[in-house]
Amino acid sequence: MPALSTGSGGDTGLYELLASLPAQLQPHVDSQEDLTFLWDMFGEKSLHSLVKIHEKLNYYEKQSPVPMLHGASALADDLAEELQSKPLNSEIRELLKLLSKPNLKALLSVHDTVAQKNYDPVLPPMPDDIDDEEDSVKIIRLVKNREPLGATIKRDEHTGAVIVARIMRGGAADRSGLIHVGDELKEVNGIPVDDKKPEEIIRILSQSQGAITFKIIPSVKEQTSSKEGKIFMKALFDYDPSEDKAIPCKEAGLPFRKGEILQIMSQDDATWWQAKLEGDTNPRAGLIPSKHFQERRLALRRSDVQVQPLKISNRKSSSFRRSFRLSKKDKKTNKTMYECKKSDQYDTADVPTYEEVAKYRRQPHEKYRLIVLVGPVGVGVNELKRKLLISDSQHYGVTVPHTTRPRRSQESDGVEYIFISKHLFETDVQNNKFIEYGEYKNNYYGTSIDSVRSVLAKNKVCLLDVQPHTVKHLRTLEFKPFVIFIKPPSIQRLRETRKNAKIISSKDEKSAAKPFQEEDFQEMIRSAQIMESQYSHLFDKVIVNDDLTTAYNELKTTFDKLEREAFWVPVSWVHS
Ligand SMILES: Nc1ncnc2c1ncn2[C@@H]1O[C@H](COP(=O)(O)OP(=O)(O)OP(=O)(O)O)[C@@H](O)[C@H]1O
Repeated sequence: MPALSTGSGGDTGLYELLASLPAQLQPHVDSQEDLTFLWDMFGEKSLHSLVKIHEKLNYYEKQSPVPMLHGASALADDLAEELQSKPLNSEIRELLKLLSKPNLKALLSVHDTVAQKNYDPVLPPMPDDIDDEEDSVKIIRLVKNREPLGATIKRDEHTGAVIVARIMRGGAADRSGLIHVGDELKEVNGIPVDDKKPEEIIRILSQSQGAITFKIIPSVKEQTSSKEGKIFMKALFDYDPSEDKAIPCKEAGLPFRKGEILQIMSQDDATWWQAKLEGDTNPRAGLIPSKHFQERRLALRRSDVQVQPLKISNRKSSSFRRSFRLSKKDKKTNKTMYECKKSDQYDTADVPTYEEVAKYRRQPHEKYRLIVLVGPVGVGVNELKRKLLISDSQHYGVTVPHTTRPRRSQESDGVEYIFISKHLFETDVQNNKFIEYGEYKNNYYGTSIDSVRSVLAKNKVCLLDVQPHTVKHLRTLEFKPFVIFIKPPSIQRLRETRKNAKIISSKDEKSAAKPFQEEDFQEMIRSAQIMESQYSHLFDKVIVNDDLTTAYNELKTTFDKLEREAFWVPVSWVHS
């Protein structure tokens, strides 16, 4: 900041400096709101008067007047006493009269105080009959510009008193440090508020500019959480306070979008938390619904609307089909398709609201994070996996699926598939050893949790494609999955880019790869929309597979970042 000009010097230097400050600070102030605050503050009359007093005192201090004596009052008393014993002439009588006048006595007393530099106020003695129950009253004077006060009030149901219900973190009231939750409001600018409705008081407050005086009875205790400002939540839903009928003050609400990170500034109120968007420099927090409150009202809303669970049958709809077919040696296994047992329903019990998160960056000695790819059938998940494997087979790996079908002559156990008996497969299902499994032509197929572990144990990045409802089971401290949604482009772009591409048609019992039909594109887009609407809160990244090379490069860039940068993950993955 450049040195501030101190004006033409002399006695008025400070006063001039004050007047010129807003203009000089203007280039360094970004928001109009801050600038208005500066203008108002430096233009405040009481501040100017204070500065004038300061300058006068400064002037006399420079003169350094030395008091002749420190006890003028006592001297006056002694003099009066002595004069009483003298013969009284008219002059002595006049002097005695003067010395007994209360204003002269007060003047001499002030003189002594200044001469002795004894400025501490003399407190009256404590009365003996003090009432312990009596409330002490605090008078607070705040200078307020157009910024809201950052406090809400309510009437106490039992006592009828008007009390401060909430102080917005970082707001004007909070920054003053003088008003606290639970304080009882008695007067605003000398107007008693006992008989006023909270709305009337709010009107008085919003109409006041400049200095505003409160008379309050301080609350007994005010607790501040030690965790304040250290909790971060990922928003799993969009929130617009202007459309929220329940919020106590719409203006105090903080809008946010799904996926944004919120810094929780206060959880004192069970229904309304205070939060800031992570990285936002504005110190003022806004109101957001608490996790508990949001879950409760969403659950209520859901029970109102009859949710129709999606009935998914592989034979009819290709939407959620996901094959276990990327066994690297065997392209023919592409034909392996079956109904996935776990895909017939989706969770209606989960109500996504917030997830507590913390920053995490993989350390070189740690296993790679599991890469989970999700997307509608035919969008190109396997194509992208194939390209990654070809690019660096030492770095990337895929799981080997289990099957109960007989091994063919050209196949080796543990390469194309891990061949096991039906009995063993069923036991493993019972023991929750599979991430996903299904049945096709009387044989079971499945991806086991151990097959993921074995790829990671080789210090490879494991690429796993699953149906989206499976993702939540994979979200563990062990796998720390990074979930990427591969999204189709517009139907027009699908027609243009997939002219020579082939899909394994789910409607064809023979499951042969066929050129894409118009209905395949429509189905792809429809199922992508359903996936997004139900599961987008679980996606860490969305990549649109329009041009294949571009999508592939974006995937690679994402992986590079994953190695270099810290990412928000569920807090339990960091502090275990
Ligand atoms: N961006 C793209 N541009 C053109 N063709 C593409 C693109 N992405 C994928 N394809 C082609 O689309 C077809 C289907 O892709 P792929 O088999 O990878 O889909 P998938 O999502 O794995 O489907 P499934 O769920 O059936 O396994 C393949 O022929 C593939 O080469």
